[in-house]
Amino acid sequence: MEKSTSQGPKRNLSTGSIDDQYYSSAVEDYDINRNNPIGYGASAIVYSAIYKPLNKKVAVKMINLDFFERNQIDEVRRETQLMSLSKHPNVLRVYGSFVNESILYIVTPYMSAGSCSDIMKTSFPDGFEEAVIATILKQALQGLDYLHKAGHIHRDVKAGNLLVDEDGTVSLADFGVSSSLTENGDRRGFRRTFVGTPCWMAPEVMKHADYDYKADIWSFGITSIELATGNAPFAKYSPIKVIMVTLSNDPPTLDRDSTKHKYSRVFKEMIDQSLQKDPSKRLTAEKLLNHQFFKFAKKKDYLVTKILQNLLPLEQRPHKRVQQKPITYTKGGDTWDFQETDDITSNSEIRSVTFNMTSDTGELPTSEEDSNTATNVPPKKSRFLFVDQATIPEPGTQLTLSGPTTPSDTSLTQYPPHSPTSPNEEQPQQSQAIIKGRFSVTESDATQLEHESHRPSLEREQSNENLTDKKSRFEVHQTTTHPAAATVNNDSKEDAGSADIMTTEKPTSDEKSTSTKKGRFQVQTKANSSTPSSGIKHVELRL
Ligand SMILES: Nc1ncnc2c1ncn2[C@@H]1O[C@H](COP(=O)(O)OP(=O)(O)OP(=O)(O)O)[C@@H](O)[C@H]1O
Repeated sequence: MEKSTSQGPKRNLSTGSIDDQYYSSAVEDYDINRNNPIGYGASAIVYSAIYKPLNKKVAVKMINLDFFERNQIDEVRRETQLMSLSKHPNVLRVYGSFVNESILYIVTPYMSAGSCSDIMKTSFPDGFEEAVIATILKQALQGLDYLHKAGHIHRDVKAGNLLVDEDGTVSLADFGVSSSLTENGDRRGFRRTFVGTPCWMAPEVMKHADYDYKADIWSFGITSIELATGNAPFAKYSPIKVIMVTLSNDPPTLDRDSTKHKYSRVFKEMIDQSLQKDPSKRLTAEKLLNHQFFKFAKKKDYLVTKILQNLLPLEQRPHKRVQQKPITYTKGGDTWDFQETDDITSNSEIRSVTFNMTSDTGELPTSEEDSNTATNVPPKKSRFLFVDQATIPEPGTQLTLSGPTTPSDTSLTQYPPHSPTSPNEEQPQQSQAIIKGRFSVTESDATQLEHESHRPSLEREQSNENLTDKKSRFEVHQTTTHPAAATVNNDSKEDAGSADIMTTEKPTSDEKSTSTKKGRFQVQTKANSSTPSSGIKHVELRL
């Protein structure tokens, strides 16, 4: 990555193909079509442009570096260099990259059909037919095989990163960049952020276990389902729910009875082999390429006749700026943060909900572990049992909190009533339906505190109208039967007692399922000293 210079580039007199030409680091050399973006990523806007010295159409991805940390930018520099060295027909070339006035420009070939996700959204909302999928996936797998053999993990395989050119070539895009750009904080691996949804994320990545190139094979399997149905499994769920379901349920599979197109058993089998929860059971890209399914793959011009012919030009397609959710894993804190933001490129308000998974075994952490991680985790935490409301009866009306009147897809209820002397006594009542873990919530804004005479309750609702697709609300009710610390920070002690919490995430419009997360905690509330009953600076829920 070079610093932009208006002096003009030093021209490379290489006699190689046009793609091997030197691409300038002077922004003036690019006639960028800023009126018509061709795509939005979580942290980038992509435009078409004419590279004037060669009169060649290219794509320019622009990323505002003001929102990233120094070490992230260094990482991008490294990754972009790596990408520019990757030369394989199915891995998107990077012609060059440079920084100009805090904007990182990444210049790549213009892939005139856009991404597979884009093609599906505009023309094939229910997915592609099988031979088309085989033709796309075979090329993608060849690109992955190349990267893996070169020792790289792509880390972001999804239909949105499979770009298609006018001749039917499919290239893996975004190798390394999005993950490195969003890698937050310490480069030694203490903190890792993903932007987007975790739908494509392998379970071992979610569990922050060591992972390797096999994580890409899981994502590849998810992408296969995406190409067959138009969406990744669980695409409508909130990030926290995607993680819950992925870790607790059997791997997703292709439901051949519910798809618009007819798919073979062989296709389903290939998907199932990619979506093994145990990475060692997943095939390598090389072995997967020998799978019978890829015998259905055709030459790349098959894509031209089957899917590219009547596509609107990229610039004329409606492109929505997607609301993406940065998800951060903090090593040591065993924490995933899910942040919601309405516009990543502006300094928008960010709300975060942090979901703490327990150890790989799914066991509840000990109190000691909790105190060890307390410094790393956001202010609220509690243990919970995730249960499905249909399988675990509610323990009693006391714990079935009257809460939000809006329908909910997920709620968190403390259960059973708190008993601080035996913090580990809660056990799954029906083992298979339960995931154990800890739950953390971070709120940085003021929340509403309500006091009732015998049963103080705290209710807070995210009401930022900018957060269009997900809202959450939770309440804490204190009971008087068990001791706990509930402190208002104006130096006056409030009633002690155990607390019940219910978090409700407002569902996306067409999501109806319900699940409940249960746990126990003590509650400590710290209120704004001047207005103790109306403004809470933060709330701590501790074991
Ligand atoms: N070289 C390209 N040619 C044509 N279209 C492109 C090109 N690069 C990106 N796009 C379009 O722009 C969209 C956004 O690309 P970008 O790589 O920024 O984001 P993403 O991969 O979808 O998201 P994220 O960065 O969150 O992984 C792509 O989905 C694709 O439709």
